[in-house]
Amino acid sequence: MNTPVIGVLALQGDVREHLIALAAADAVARPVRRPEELAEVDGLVLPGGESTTISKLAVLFGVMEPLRARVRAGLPVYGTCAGMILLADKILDPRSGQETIGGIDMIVRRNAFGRQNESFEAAVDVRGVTGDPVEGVFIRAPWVESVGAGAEVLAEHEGHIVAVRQGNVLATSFHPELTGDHRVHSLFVDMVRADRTPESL
Ligand SMILES: NC(=O)CC[C@H](N)C(=O)O
Repeated sequence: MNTPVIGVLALQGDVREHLIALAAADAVARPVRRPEELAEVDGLVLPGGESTTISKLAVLFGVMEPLRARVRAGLPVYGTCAGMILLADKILDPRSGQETIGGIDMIVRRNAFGRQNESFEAAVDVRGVTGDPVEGVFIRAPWVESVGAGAEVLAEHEGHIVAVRQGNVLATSFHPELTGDHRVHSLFVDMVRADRTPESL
């Protein structure tokens, strides 16, 4: 099977770590900043970083509307942390000027697990990832307050939702790209492959 091309939105955040993780999970990975670059990928990762900054830069680079349109049209997307916030249909506590791309019928609370000095790691069982629990790295992480009927909860930590999937859109509060364990990225690459079948076989 030919290799899917997966972009990483490269406006701000931990872009490089995702490029490395995607390559390790057998995708061709490339940074995406412009609408023309977005048009060429089979899937997209929204990295961790600062969600308000990413949203403002996406508007500035003219890529916000094209992003919304492609996600609505079914582009497979995976967001970690700030990326999860960008994929929420609703943010509980948005900063001024903060917009989302949307894609998952969920409400997120930013910085829900505390500020930077309250960052932590925890073992997380993720549905669809076989073997040992994933090492969840939480950095000023959001959690999901609630999901709508179409969204599937894939993981919880201490009673809070930390991984969700709705159709082709996947989001985690934590950062698998920082751990060297590429199983969550492999899950996403499989979603992208499934989306490309059968026309591109
Ligand atoms: N590690 C992260 O991506 C932090 C997300 C950040 N707290 C935000 O609101 O965007």
